[in-house]
Amino acid sequence: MARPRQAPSNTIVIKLGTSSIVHEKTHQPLLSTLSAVVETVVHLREQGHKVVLVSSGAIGVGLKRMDMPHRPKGLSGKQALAAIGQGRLIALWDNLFGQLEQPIAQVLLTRGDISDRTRYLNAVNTFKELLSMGVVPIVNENDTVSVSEIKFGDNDTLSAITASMIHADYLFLLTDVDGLYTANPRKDPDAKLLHVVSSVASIRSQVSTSTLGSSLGTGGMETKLIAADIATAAGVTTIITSSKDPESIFKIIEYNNALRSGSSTPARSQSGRSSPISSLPTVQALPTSDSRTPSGSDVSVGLVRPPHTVFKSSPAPLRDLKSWTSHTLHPSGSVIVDHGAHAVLSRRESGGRLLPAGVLGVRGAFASGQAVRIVVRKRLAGVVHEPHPSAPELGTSTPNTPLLQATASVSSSISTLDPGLELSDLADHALPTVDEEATPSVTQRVLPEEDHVLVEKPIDESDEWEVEEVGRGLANYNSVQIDKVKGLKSSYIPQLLGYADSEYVVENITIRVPP
Ligand SMILES: N[C@@H](CCC(=O)OP(=O)(O)O)C(=O)O
Repeated sequence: MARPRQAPSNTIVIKLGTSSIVHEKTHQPLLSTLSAVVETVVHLREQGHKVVLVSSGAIGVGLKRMDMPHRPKGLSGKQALAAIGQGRLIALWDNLFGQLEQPIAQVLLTRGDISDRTRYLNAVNTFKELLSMGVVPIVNENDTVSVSEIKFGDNDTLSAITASMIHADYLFLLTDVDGLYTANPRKDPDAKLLHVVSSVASIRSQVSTSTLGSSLGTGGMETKLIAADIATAAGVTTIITSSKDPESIFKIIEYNNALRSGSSTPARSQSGRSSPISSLPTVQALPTSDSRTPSGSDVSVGLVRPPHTVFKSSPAPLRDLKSWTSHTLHPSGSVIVDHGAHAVLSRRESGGRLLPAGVLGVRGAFASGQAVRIVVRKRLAGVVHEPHPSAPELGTSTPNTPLLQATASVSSSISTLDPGLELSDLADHALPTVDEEATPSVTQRVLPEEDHVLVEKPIDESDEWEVEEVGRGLANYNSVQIDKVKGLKSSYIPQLLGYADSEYVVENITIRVPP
């Protein structure tokens, strides 16, 4: 007798923001929402899914406990309230889950905890163990010890990193709106809900991100887009929907499963199963081009579409190490590369490895093994940039061309990749100058001219430049060492450094902004 077909079991991360956990004004716990989340999670578990909950709300619960009306301004005040509230928050979850005999675990993380590869792998193993024991881990940032350098900053990012760590199939960002809109739906009646987003970068200009951060939370739509970008790059299908109706998670999964079954080429999920959403036929980024009927049912699957926005997972997800490098590490400095190196690193064949020949300079101090930003210089509008004719191949020498030390007046811009970049970080992006005494030029080292590897034209002193982070990687040498060998063939590494661990100065590079 044929067995009934088992629905695929997925690993699902559900993130709940402060505004869904406590009342914005009274800070009373929103018990009906929390109970509905608990019931949904337990049902998902009964269906064979593994579930991780990322729960904000410690500060909100702390405010209620101390009868304080507003979040304190200072960091230590917030940390104290989080410490007060976290215990009560987890007790509340334990109580609610306990009613349905569902064991939970508290997992508090900081970025610093997972920046170290060993600690990161330990955290992954703990998650795996908890999930295999049938426990629901409940994750929050360890606010008590988090300061700016080690902070995730918001739980949207934390949930995306958690989802990447455990190779989740889905990340659900439950919030106080039912998806991503073209404008603030509370103010603009013409605001349109986006249904399917294939690329976060391509819809950024079309949507309103200023919307809907509550006075208690730190998030809003901007951090949700960042989270979607991180998670989808790691192969996690990401969904924004309302926390008011957590049961819609079932309908959303069912709806997208139905869409998938209409697809001729189902993709594999993270865990080797068919992925419900990465295999969606390329659907609409905007409602104007979608297949909905006015009533909201999708003619292709005959189901009412539950309101949500789905961000499709990348068809070529980052491998674990690259994902870790790009998202979980706080970069300690920058390696400035030329445009030829940027172009080569963007190609898969480069293996994400940078030769010293492509390096124009370093900024900041970093040790071997630390994460670094890969930065390119961009000339400001109105100035013509002519790449050197022999520039494209990284690591090929260009005989008879003198190496040129860059001189520029600097106009730094905030990186498009690092939303946490602050003004103080901009010094890190300053460009090299000829009169920097600490940086002896290659010509001072009296190397044969054919060993200079020029990849960019000289810069006129009057030119103004801005810099842009295009990716991240792990340094094989420290900042002083990379500065010593910049622009040179790798064969000079032993001579100049006294040893050579690798012919590459940076490895495991992920380029996020192509040339
Ligand atoms: N860790 C903090 C939450 C920070 C946060 O990201 O909040 P939210 O934007 O509401 O998801 C807390 O538990 O209060």
